[in-house]
Amino acid sequence: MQSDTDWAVEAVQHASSAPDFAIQKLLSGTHRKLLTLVVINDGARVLLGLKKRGFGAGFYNGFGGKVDPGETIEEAAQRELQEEACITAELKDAGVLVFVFDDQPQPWEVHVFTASSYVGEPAETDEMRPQWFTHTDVPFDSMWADDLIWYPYLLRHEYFRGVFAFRQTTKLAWHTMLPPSPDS
Ligand SMILES: Nc1ncnc2c1[nH]c(=O)n2[C@H]1C[C@H](O)[C@@H](COP(=O)(O)OP(=O)(O)OP(=O)(O)O)O1
Repeated sequence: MQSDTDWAVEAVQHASSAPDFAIQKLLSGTHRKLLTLVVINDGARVLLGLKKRGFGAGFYNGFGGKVDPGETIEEAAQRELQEEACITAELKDAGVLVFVFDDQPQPWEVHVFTASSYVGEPAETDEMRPQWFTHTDVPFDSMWADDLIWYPYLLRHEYFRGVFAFRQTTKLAWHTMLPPSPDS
């Protein structure tokens, strides 16, 4: 799978309320940092992990990280799921999130996957402490601010694409959600 998010550029160009930094950074064509995120969803509960160190420490999130050189996005998602939660799963594309920051030059492109089942037993690792949450009890107060916006799509099994502008790395300043592309 290749990264293909020109829709994000169009989305900020057509949104009159998009912050200038988001428009400029997405239009500049700067190479995007590719990341993955996997949320196991058994139909009633999601498996999240409490991030123990590094970027986003203290937040609950799915399992994922940066795509390494030479890896496909799905290979990276599988590797991070194994490294962070000690499981493997048949992954399904769930959506794409583009993050643009006023204080970082490079936009991020996060490819989100779900799986309804998995192989192995979720276990705590150096990076994450896995925990199940029912769909009605997802701990949004202890998650990234954008999660509250796109989790409903994920829980409805509805493919999503979103662009999120952050100030000072973590403060959500603006967002837009787009309809699925015709081929998704
Ligand atoms: N805003 C927001 N919402 C939801 N999810 C995320 C964000 N920002 C994020 O970074 N993420 C996700 C995307 C990734 O799954 C992780 C961050 O990956 P990170 O731990 O930095 O990547 P690793 O490759 O594991 O890093 P190292 O620890 O190996 O350096 O959070």
